[in-house]
Amino acid sequence: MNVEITGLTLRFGRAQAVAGVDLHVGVGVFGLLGPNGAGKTSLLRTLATVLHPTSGTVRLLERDPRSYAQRREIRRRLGYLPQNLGYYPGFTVLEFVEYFALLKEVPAAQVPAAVARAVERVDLGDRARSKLRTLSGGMLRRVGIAQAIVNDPELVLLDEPTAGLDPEQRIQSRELIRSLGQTATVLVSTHLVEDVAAACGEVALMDRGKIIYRGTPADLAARGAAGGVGDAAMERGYTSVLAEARA
Ligand SMILES: Nc1ncnc2c1ncn2[C@@H]1O[C@H](COP(=O)(O)OP(=O)(O)OP(=O)(O)O)[C@@H](O)[C@H]1O
Repeated sequence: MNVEITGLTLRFGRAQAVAGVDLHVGVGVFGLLGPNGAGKTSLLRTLATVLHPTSGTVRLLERDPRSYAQRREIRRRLGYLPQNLGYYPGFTVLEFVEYFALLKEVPAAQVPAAVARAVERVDLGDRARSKLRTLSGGMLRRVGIAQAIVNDPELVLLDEPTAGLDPEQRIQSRELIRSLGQTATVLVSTHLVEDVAAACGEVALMDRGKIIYRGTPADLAARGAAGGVGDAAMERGYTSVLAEARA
């Protein structure tokens, strides 16, 4: 199992962002759904080793992120697209993705090919030499995905990867996510239920820091038959599971 979490809690002062999560995930695409403030980003940041759990145990890629040496090894093998990715506006797409390749300690001789491949995979080959300040919001999101995958990661954490993408690009990004999921564990946080239906083999629904549902997208959609609210089956499943958990 690439992700093994037991009894995870995460507090920010009095706020409990994650309130006791157990999660074991292997290779494939795993969707994280849930309302604003449910704790999805906090969970992903913990998996990215940028937040330390308040309590509970986390094992990633068979390693313990509390140990410096093992954390470093996890970070080499990890790809993370944060919700808000900071960037240097004067960098070109290639320079930016190369910078992450170096941070992730991709061997120097492999960097140019790895960068070119990542940029091609997000369909930005024709903007490779453009400065980031000249790109659209959707293009910047794709640059963010490129930096996440430049090291061929075994664990990929994507926080709202398709936010701001046009329909064509969303379809392409879902294809990319599915292809990453053939060899890696890919966790995707999203508000777009169509993305989950199209790209994820499994899905979890979070609410108030807890995982209240885990199953296949088809199972979640089927849960809507009993009377959730929404236009699509998956939306009805989502609202029905939430209402049940809150009753
Ligand atoms: N750095 C922080 N300091 C204080 N509280 C925080 C911090 N980060 C998150 N929180 C709180 O933790 C809870 C979970 O937030 P989180 O961002 O993980 O939710 P989310 O499910 O990703 O939401 P969204 O869908 O809006 O992105 C919220 O109540 C939020 O206010």
